[in-house]
Amino acid sequence: MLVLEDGRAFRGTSFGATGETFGEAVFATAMSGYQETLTDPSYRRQVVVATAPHIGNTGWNDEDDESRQIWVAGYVLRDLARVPSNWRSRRPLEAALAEQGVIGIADVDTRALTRHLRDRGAMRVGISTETLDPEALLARVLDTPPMAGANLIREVTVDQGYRIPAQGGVDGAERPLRVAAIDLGIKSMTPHRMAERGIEVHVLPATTDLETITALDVDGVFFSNGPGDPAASPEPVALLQQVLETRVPFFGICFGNQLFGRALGFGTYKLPYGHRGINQPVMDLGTRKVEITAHNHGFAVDAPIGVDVETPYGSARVSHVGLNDDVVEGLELRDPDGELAAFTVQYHPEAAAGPHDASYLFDRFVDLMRSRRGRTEGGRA
Ligand SMILES: NC(=O)CC[C@H](N)C(=O)O
Repeated sequence: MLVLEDGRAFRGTSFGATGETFGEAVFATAMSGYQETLTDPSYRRQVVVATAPHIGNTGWNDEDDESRQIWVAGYVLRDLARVPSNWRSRRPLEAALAEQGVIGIADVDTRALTRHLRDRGAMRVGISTETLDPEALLARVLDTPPMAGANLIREVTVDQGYRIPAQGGVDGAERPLRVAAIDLGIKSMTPHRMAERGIEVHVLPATTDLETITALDVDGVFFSNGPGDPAASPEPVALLQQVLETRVPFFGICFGNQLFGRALGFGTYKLPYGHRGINQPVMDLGTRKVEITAHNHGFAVDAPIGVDVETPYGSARVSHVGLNDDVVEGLELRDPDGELAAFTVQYHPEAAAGPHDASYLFDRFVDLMRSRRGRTEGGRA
C-alpha cells in the first residue's frame, strides 16, 4: 500500500525489502540510469517514482554506483523487469534493493501518481507491506517530517576525508591542481571528472573548517550536491562565506549552487515538484547556448535574471536558466576587475546518468584555477 499525505492511495506489488518506509514522493523522468539515481545521496529521504514504465531491464552492475549505498527511501514503478539482460548485470534490481533493505512497490499507476504530484506538488508518502489500511497508513505519514526544513548533511557525508589522485593531463614538472571537495552527499562521478582533468581531489567531511582547507594549499574549493533544504543548512553557508573571503576559486553543483546563492545573500525556495530527469534544457546566458542536462533538485535559488547584484564578495549574476520554467540554474561571481571568481550550477555536469553537454564546466573550473595560479605566481615574481 502507498498513501500520499493528501490521502490518495495506490495498491501495488511489493519488491525489494518488506516493511514500512516514509519520505517525500518525487518523480524522476529518466528512462535509463536508475542505478545512478538510487545511489545518489541527494535522494536521501525521498521516495522516487519512475515515470519510465519499465525499469530494471539492465539489472544491477558493479560499476555504476554513485556512492557507497542506495539512498532512496523507496522506489515506485509501473512494471519491474524481473529478468535483467545486460553483459554488466550482476544481480536483478530487486536483489540490490532487498540486500540493502530498500522497499519497492511495482504495478502502480505511475502515470496517475505523477500527474497527481505535478498538480499538487511533491508531498509526504508512506509505503507499507504491513499496514494495508490506507487510513492507518495516512495517520503515520502525517507524523513524519516534511522535506522543507530538513538538514540531512550529517546523514550522508563521510566521517574521514580521502584523496583521489590526478589521472593525467599533468605536465611533469608542475604540481597538479588541488581541490578541496566538501562532501555534502557527493556523487562519485564528480571527483572523477576532476581527476581525469589532472586535478588532485581531497574529498572532505561537511564539518571541515577553513583552517583544514587552507592547510592543504588548494587551488580551488568545490561544494557538492546533497539532500535536504538549503535554508536549513547554515553551517556550510558560513564556511563558504569564509572560503569566498580568501578568494580561492570556487565551483559548486546543485546543493552547492543553492548554498552559494545563500552565501551571496539570495534566498532559496521549494519548487512545486522539482526537476528530476536527464533531458532538461538549460541556457548558458553568457554564450546563449542551450545544453541538455541532468537534474535532481526540489529547491532553487531566488535571484533576479539579467541583473548584476553587488554582494560583499563581488558582483553576482544568474549564469544559466532552465528553459522549461525559467528557474535559476547557475550563478557566477566576478571580482572587482570583472574576472570570474566563482561559479555554480544547479544541474549535473558530471552526467551520471545523463548527457555530457555540460562537461565544459569542469574545464572552466580548471581554467579558473590555472589563471589564478598564473596571476598569483606573476604577482610573486
Ligand atoms: N541534487 C542536489 O544536490 C539536490 C539539492 C537539494 N537537496 C534539492 O532538492 O534541491
